[in-house]
Amino acid sequence: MDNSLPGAGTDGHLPAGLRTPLRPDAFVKTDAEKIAAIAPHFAAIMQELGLDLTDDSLAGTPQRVAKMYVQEWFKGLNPEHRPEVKLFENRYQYQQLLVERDITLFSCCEHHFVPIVGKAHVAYLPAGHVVGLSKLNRVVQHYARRPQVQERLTRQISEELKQSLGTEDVAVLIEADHLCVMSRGVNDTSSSTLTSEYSGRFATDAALRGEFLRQIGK
Ligand SMILES: Nc1nc2c(ncn2[C@@H]2O[C@H](COP(=O)(O)OP(=O)(O)OP(=O)(O)O)[C@@H](O)[C@H]2O)c(=O)[nH]1
Ligand SMILES: [Zn+2]
Repeated sequence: MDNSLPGAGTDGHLPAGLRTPLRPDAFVKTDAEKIAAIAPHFAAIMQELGLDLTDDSLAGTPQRVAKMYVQEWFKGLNPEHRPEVKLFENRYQYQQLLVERDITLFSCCEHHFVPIVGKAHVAYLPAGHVVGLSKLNRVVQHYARRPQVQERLTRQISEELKQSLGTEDVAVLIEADHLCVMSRGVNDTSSSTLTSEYSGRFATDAALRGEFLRQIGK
């Protein structure tokens, strides 16, 4: 793995602008070492807030949060977790739109470190191969499980699908609620954010795009 490029360890296969910004030494420590290093930092935050870490309900929180960050919320930073996208030969010659809609999406706002919750819809036009359906969900989850902005997340999923499916004909649409908008700051609980990326025939064929949007109920 060439760690000399920013983000290359995780996203070396993506164009530079689409890589999650990472330090060159991002993968020197093991997950266990990262958890051990993060926990005291979170304990320091709690202490500064005035919380009593000897309370039996709070005592384990620094370790819990560190574990949650490394093994759950930010699992997708680790290149070892990049899903293998399994393809099958398209013997049945299915050449129409395939839509995987309403994929559960949990991510984390990289500006405030609070959740982004929503749904992703992805589609492609099969050529020589079809993809194992669950791999579409796995690709979404892999890129969601990082500190993110929705625009980069949308484009990372699109780029990964184009590369793994071997086709430009890919559409991605994400609709999500940002807790940083809902629960603080502007405190708007009714707005949501939609982002999309249309490539190949989805970019040039308005009828195809319309069919995709109709199938996801837009
Ligand atoms: N483009 C984009 N912006 C985001 C995303 N998630 C959060 N933001 C925004 O990032 C911005 C950060 O702005 P700042 O002014 O630095 O932060 P802030 O003072 O907390 O801003 P407010 O949320 O307006 O209170 C806010 O406008 C957020 O709504 C995202 O996925 N994409
Ligand atoms: Zn935010």
